[in-house]
Amino acid sequence: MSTLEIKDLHVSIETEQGEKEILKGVSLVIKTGETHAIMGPNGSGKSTLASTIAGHPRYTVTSGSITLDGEDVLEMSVDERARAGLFLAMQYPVEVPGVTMTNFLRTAKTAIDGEAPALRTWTKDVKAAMDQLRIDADFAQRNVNEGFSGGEKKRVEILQLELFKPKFAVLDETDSGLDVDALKVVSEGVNRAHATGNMGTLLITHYTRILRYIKPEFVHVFVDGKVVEQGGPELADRLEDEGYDRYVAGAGSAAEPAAV
Ligand SMILES: Nc1ncnc2c1ncn2[C@@H]1O[C@H](COP(=O)(O)OP(=O)(O)OP(=O)(O)O)[C@@H](O)[C@H]1O
Repeated sequence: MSTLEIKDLHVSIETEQGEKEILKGVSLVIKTGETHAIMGPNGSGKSTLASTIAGHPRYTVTSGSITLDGEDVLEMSVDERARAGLFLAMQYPVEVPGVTMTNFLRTAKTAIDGEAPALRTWTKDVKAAMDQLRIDADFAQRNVNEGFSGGEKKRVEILQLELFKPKFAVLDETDSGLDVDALKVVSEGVNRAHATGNMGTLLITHYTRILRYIKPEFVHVFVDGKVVEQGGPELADRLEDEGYDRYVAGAGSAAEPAAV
């Protein structure tokens, strides 16, 4: 079993007005086999946490730590993080012109595993995973994400997740822009990866919609760069009913004058 541990993480970004602290002491422990959901209102820092785990250069860790089985993730390059078993599906996947999906998948798999996958089984695995995610065979020869619809990009991300077999997956707004059928197909892909028992998932979302299909054991509510409450799946249900007002200082009182 592996453990991803985030301890008292503080993260800032450079803005034109100077340094701005976005994460203000986040602590989380995720083990393989577990699914954790991070929920919170717009701007609470959820994507910042995902980008920091991924090693995006815009975000500066001012204190705290991220470790994977005790190894310092913050010391690792982006490539090293992938090789260590971290997978990040971003809110806005990038296009890679001139690189076909087939080449990209095989090159990335080789880089992550440190050896090329055996061609015959690999081709079969890719085809089977594409079929299950209902990705048309034509996509294999298309350039990565170029001209893909929002939903197609998300399916392709989950395709990578299934083929790369990471220890930990961070899924940022994987539900955004998906119709109900696509949401089901994508969720099933995540669940298949999960069923191996060898992956831990950190699922970042605004809505409980995806949580009908992917069941988290742990739910963390994020507000203003901090975890303000933690619980089980029942917490997600409560958020669906009540929203985030109870956590946002002054949300109720601010609304009153406007309503008068
Ligand atoms: N480059 C930047 N310059 C200025 N502010 C930034 C920058 N990047 C992030 N922020 C601010 O940091 C805060 C947290 O943003 P983040 O995207 O992490 O929130 P989020 O919880 O993922 O939001 P959403 O649910 O809307 O995607 C926001 O107030 C955002 O405006």
